[in-house]
Amino acid sequence: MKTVRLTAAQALIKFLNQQYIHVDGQEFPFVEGIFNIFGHGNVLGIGQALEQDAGHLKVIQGKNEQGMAHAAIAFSKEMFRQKIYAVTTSVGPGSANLAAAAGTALANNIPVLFLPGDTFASRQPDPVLQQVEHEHSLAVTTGDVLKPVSRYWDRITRPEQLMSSLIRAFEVMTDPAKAGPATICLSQDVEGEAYDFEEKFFEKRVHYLDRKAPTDRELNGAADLIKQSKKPVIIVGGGAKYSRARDILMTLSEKHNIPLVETQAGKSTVEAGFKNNLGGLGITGTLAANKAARQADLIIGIGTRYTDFATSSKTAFDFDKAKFLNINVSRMQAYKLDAFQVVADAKTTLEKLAPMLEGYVTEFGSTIAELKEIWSIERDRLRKIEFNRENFDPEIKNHFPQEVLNEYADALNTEFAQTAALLTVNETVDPDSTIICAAGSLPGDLQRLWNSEVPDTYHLEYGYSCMGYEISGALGIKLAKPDKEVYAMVGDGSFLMLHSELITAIQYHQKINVVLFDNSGFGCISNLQMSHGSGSYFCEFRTHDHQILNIDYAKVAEGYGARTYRVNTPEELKAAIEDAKKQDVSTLIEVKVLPKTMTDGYASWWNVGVAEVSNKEGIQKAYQLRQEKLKTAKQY
Ligand SMILES: Cc1ncc(C[n+]2csc(CCOP(=O)(O)OP(=O)(O)O)c2C)c(N)n1
Ligand SMILES: O=C1C[C@@H](O)[C@H](O)[C@@H](O)C1=O
Ligand SMILES: [Mg+2]
Repeated sequence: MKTVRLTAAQALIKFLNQQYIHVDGQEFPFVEGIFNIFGHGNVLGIGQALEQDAGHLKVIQGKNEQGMAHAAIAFSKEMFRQKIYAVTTSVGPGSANLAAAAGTALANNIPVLFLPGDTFASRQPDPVLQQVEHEHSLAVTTGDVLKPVSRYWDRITRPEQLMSSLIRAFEVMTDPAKAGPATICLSQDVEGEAYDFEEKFFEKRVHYLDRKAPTDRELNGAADLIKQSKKPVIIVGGGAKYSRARDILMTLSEKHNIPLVETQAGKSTVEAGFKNNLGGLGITGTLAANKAARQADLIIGIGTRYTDFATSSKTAFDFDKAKFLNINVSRMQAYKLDAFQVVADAKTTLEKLAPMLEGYVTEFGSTIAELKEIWSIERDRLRKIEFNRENFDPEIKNHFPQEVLNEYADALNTEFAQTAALLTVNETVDPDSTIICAAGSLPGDLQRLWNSEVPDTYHLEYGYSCMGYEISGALGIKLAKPDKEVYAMVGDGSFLMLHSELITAIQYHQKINVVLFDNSGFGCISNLQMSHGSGSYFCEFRTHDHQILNIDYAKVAEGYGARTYRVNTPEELKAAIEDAKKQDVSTLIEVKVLPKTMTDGYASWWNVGVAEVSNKEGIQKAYQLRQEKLKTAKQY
């Protein structure tokens, strides 16, 4: 047996360089690069190995572990899960900072390799700096917090363990049914320990992302269900996007007159202008999609997890009438809502179904076009909303009286409604730009209003809705699409939570654009509390003496070296975007918007926990309403 003597970290980097993926006849390296923040837990191990020979890996220094991990996740999502970045951190807080990002990757089924440093396997220096030290077990370290948020988790306490561990990690990351974060915690002393690794371990390894075909039983069952239905609706989920099912979806939809409705992850698989695309489904959905879903006697869920947002907490459908047909690579997902299950690749399944549906046409007739037209008129209304200081009726009604809205208009020096601002951005950016968002009120506005005219240009992380993903993720998208513009759509709350990778983007000349919607508060949470009977409690950004905070975010970004703009009218916003397009450096456009001017729900309901007993009539009413609504919801 031929062996090569390497440290564990050197072996790891050598192995990463040899992993390839094979998809639809094409073969390419699976690991693009590695994000790092070095500390004593990794600098002398992985740091040394990378300095000695990084191979083809692009090495990028991050600024916050969660931030760089989010960039890696966004890169992988943007590459349809066919390429990843690895992420190396130090021990203790460095690894703990990965937890929110790991949750993000897991909830969204995104492959990413996390390599946090860990305590000493030898335990000689215990407690090493940043070791938490449990009295009941020395085996428990901070790295354990990543177990519930990893698809695969391991700890390396001897160099040779790395071989079986890495093979498992790559098997998981390259399986579309299981894709998610693989976490390998590396004892910091072991990273530098040498071992005689079998040379064969480092040979080129190809991971095949084959499209799983449906069985005849599954196909016949699915075709029968569709042909028996009068009004089927197709939910386009993230799995449809990853499977690249656009063309066959459009063909089937057009030929059989089946409406398409989208989840956040599935949006932009098919462009907004397609005649049967009714847009977002559920809590943050369009009236058109929600009405179509209610009429449906068959829901064809393609690559969807059926989250509460997609199903309006299981009230979006007429469960007495509707049957479910789920096409999903994951058995777990296919089982949901008592569906007929097709556990297979979306594109392959639809292509095989196509000839079996010859002659079939739904009974939707002209309804789809009518629903689309009504929504288009509503979208236009939302575009034209203008503030006035006497009797303004915002979309989120009866929360703030006119005096408070005027107070915001004065404090932020703006009369801009969020819906008008958002649609101005939609009209002005180049259609092949990618937009990214994750949390706050913007995901709702985007799912309803954003028209993606070029496929695969809408990147929403709404599996975990993790504040801070927007700007970090924009960097990941730019690494995936270097020739296109990317716009991070971010609220002031999300910006404040995490924007460290804006600096990384500037540092590495990876141009991103940040459009910051500043309503001086956690706007959507204020909406949530006030629409359930509470007061406005700790969701506005006010000082101890109740003054509205007016932060100069443009100045913050200017300090980092970004080109910045301050706007509060449609004209200024358009001009800023046009100028931003000409820049080589990253930009930030600060848009001051009025609270309560985002979109409200359309024929949807969200089951949130409401106090069963309280001293407020509004809360008691909200509780009663919830109990009533729950009676109409499917229970599981
Ligand atoms: C990491 C994280 N913490 C908390 C939340 C809960 N949360 C969701 S939206 C939100 C406020 C967002 O405020 P902002 O970004 O200003 O958006 P707005 O709703 O005002 O548009 C909070 C606290 C979250 N989604 N992610
Ligand atoms: O709690 C939340 C409420 C949603 O409206 C928001 O979009 C999401 O970010 C969230 O976490
Ligand atoms: Mg806000």
